[in-house]
Amino acid sequence: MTTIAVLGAGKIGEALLSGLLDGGRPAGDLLFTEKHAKRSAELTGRYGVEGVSVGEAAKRADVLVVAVKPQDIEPLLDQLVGDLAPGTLVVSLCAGLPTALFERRLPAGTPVVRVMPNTPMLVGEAMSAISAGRHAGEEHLDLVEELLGTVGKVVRVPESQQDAVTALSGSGPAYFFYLVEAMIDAGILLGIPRELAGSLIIQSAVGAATMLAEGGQHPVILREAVTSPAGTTIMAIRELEKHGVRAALLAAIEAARDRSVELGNAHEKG
Ligand SMILES: NC(=O)C1=CN([C@@H]2O[C@H](COP(=O)(O)OP(=O)(O)OC[C@H]3O[C@@H](n4cnc5c(N)ncnc54)[C@H](OP(=O)(O)O)[C@@H]3O)[C@@H](O)[C@H]2O)C=CC1
Ligand SMILES: O=C(O)[C@@H]1CCC=N1
Repeated sequence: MTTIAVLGAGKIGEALLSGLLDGGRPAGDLLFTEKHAKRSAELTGRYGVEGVSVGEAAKRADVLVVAVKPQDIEPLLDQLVGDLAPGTLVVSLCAGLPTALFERRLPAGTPVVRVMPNTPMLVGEAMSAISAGRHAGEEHLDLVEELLGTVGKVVRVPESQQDAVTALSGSGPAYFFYLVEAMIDAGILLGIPRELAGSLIIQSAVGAATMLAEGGQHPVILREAVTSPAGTTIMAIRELEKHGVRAALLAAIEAARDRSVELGNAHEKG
């Protein structure tokens, strides 16, 4: 039995707990830590998982999953360092934070794996990218892969790519939600009731995502199949190009990558 403790059961920490339980992991194999007693009691009520202190999690768990905001990492590491059992695997979900930060602050030789997941973990459809730190071996990557494999897809990437991955798939669901939100507003503009506009757009998104995931065809081919000569779609595409939507996406994702780098650098200097 591998005991897994989620340190910081906020949005992504809770998504992981929920996904692991849905994936068949017994509640007794899981622990979490939260700052506030009310939130902790709520989570225990919802999932039947025990909430403990950071020190207790460090003593009892084989795997510690760090899911606090990058800005909250220093106090968490201070709480962890005295109680960490030798060989405990530390898995960081924190945007921007390099494995070297954990290695510097935790006992010598602590294996660390950096992961960038995303919130579709809640429905078993996460995209997680994992990278080994200096003391993490194949067995640690295998364990993390197995763990996250129950809540979605997992790829291994060099740590040097993690900031870009964060900008693409870590933040990625937000871009799709933003697009859906804007398309629903367009329905309102055209006089369609909000509920109907929502159904039309969400099912179109599900259908398009399924074609992308299962059809094996390039997105350009799929888009061309929708775009009839002198038809409706090409009129919309012309407006998207005119308004620089492609360039906006390139710039947006580059800005997200830069912010991930910046979050890591803040701790390198601090
Ligand atoms: N949300 C997302 O889509 C993704 C997030 N991530 C990463 O996951 C991490 C968490 O993000 P997210 O879930 O959105 O953030 P949240 O703020 O929702 O969750 C963090 C939780 O940790 C709690 N916390 C902070 N410090 C401690 C501590 N010392 N002990 C116990 N609990 C603590 C916070 O409590 P309080 O609020 O009271 O401070 C909060 O409930 C970040 O590093 C982020 O970069 C990665 C991929 C996707
Ligand atoms: O916005 C953020 O910083 C986090 C990391 C990736 C997704 N959410």
